[in-house]
Amino acid sequence: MKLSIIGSGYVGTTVAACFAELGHHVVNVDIDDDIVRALNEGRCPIHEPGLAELVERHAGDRLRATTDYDEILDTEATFLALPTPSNDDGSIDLGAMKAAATSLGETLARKDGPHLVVTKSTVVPTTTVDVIGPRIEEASGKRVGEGFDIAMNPEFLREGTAVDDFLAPDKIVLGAQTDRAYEQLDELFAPLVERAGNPPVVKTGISEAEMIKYANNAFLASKISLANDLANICKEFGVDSAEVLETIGLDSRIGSAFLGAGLGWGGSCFPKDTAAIIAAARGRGYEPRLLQAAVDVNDGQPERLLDLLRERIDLGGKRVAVLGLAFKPGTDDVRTSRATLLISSLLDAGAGVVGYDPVATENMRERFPDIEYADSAADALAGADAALVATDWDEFAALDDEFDAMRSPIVIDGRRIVTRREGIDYESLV
Ligand SMILES: NC(=O)C1=CN([C@@H]2O[C@H](COP(=O)(O)OP(=O)(O)OC[C@H]3O[C@@H](n4cnc5c(N)ncnc54)[C@H](O)[C@@H]3O)[C@@H](O)[C@H]2O)C=CC1
Ligand SMILES: O=C(O)[C@H]1O[C@H](OP(=O)(O)OP(=O)(O)OC[C@H]2O[C@@H](n3ccc(=O)[nH]c3=O)[C@H](O)[C@@H]2O)[C@H](O)[C@@H](O)[C@@H]1O
Repeated sequence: MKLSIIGSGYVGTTVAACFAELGHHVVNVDIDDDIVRALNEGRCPIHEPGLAELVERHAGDRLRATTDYDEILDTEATFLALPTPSNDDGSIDLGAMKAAATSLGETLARKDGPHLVVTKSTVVPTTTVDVIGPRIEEASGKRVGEGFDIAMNPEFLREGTAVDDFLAPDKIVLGAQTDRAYEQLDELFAPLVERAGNPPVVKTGISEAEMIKYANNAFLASKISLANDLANICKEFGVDSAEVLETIGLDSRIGSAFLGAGLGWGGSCFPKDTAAIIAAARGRGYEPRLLQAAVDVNDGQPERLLDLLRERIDLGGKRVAVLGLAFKPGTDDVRTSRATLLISSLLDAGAGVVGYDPVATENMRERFPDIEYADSAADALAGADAALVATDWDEFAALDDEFDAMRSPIVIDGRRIVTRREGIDYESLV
């Protein structure tokens, strides 16, 4: 099939390259010239394992990029993979979605024949039907269900494993309203279903598909927060939280995934998606108390880490190494990473910060241009008064003699990744 994908960030680029790998012809539409140029030159605009190979393999052939919405006219379906960030009150900001829907509608006004529009972005229930569809109708002069169809296909990939997650999904969720839309979605996803060994394909309503995405993320985020709450209790009793959490994970009703206790969840999705669904629920008059508690526990973890440091040193004028800047290992994404919160608090307290990350330094430099960045963990530790571990990159597990070069070897580990050793004042958050 010929597809277009509006938005070529973490999701849009991954989905485009994977659909190309599956045999479809894909054009990515983005407003960012640099991204478009990179893709057309066969370069991957983001760090994502396995993605560069796919982009290189298909660029110029089954994968193209453009800033010109007119190229959508030659495609049968368009995915919307645009950002849906938070407003100040946590509610979802649909600015990019609305702008793209209007541009898409203006383009579709000139198309002969039907078109399928699929929301890939995470949006609160009823958005596709009540906001996206009507915008396209207004700009195109066509009617939903007649001139074009709308659908919702939530994405469950994780950054750092995006390609593998997309190509081997646990489930595929297809929300639509018309038989014609379901048929097109079936055709579109058939190569993926075959390659992935027939995962469950859930055909549902559009608003149900939207809610499934929030429920999925809310559950996983809450599971981590519950693990953190339990780990914090363990710490009060001097009980080994890893032992406890690993063991409860053996109960098949609980499962071991997402029980990793520590600094909590960051990234571009769990924080914004929990905030968005809480705000949306409040908007309808329901107070989601458990989800709010999950957010509160999460917000408290960085402060607990800093308290452990403050118990040891007065932060003013001290040099603190922050190991790990990405919101999780395997990605260069620093959006809402725990490190950003730690760095802000350290700077507020008058400390000097030297950050290190294997791949995320340049992205963090945009956020904090004035702190120091080291080229290795060893360089960050040299002369530091203390170190905070914010991301569980594997290489931090192997650190050993590097701690000897610290001015005072205080290591507070937010991810329980560093191996406790002689000669360092080590404490794990959990
Ligand atoms: N990052 C992730 O791991 C996942 C994200 N999602 C959801 O997918 C959506 C997209 O997320 P990301 O890919 O992370 O966002 P992103 O910020 O990485 O990429 C969005 C892209 O859209 C482009 N864009 C903005 N306005 C545009 C317009 N009017 N026309 C064309 N392009 C435009 C931007 O230039 C950017 O390249 C969000 O709703 C997010 O919640 C869902 C699952 C996983
Ligand atoms: O909607 C999204 O964007 C995506 O959000 C998450 O994916 P992602 O944010 O890329 O990464 P995760 O692996 O889920 O990690 C999120 C955060 O939780 C933290 N985490 C994860 C697992 C764990 O056990 N403990 C823990 O603290 C990570 O360090 C990270 O900060 C979901 O896992 C994806 O299914 C979803 O598609």
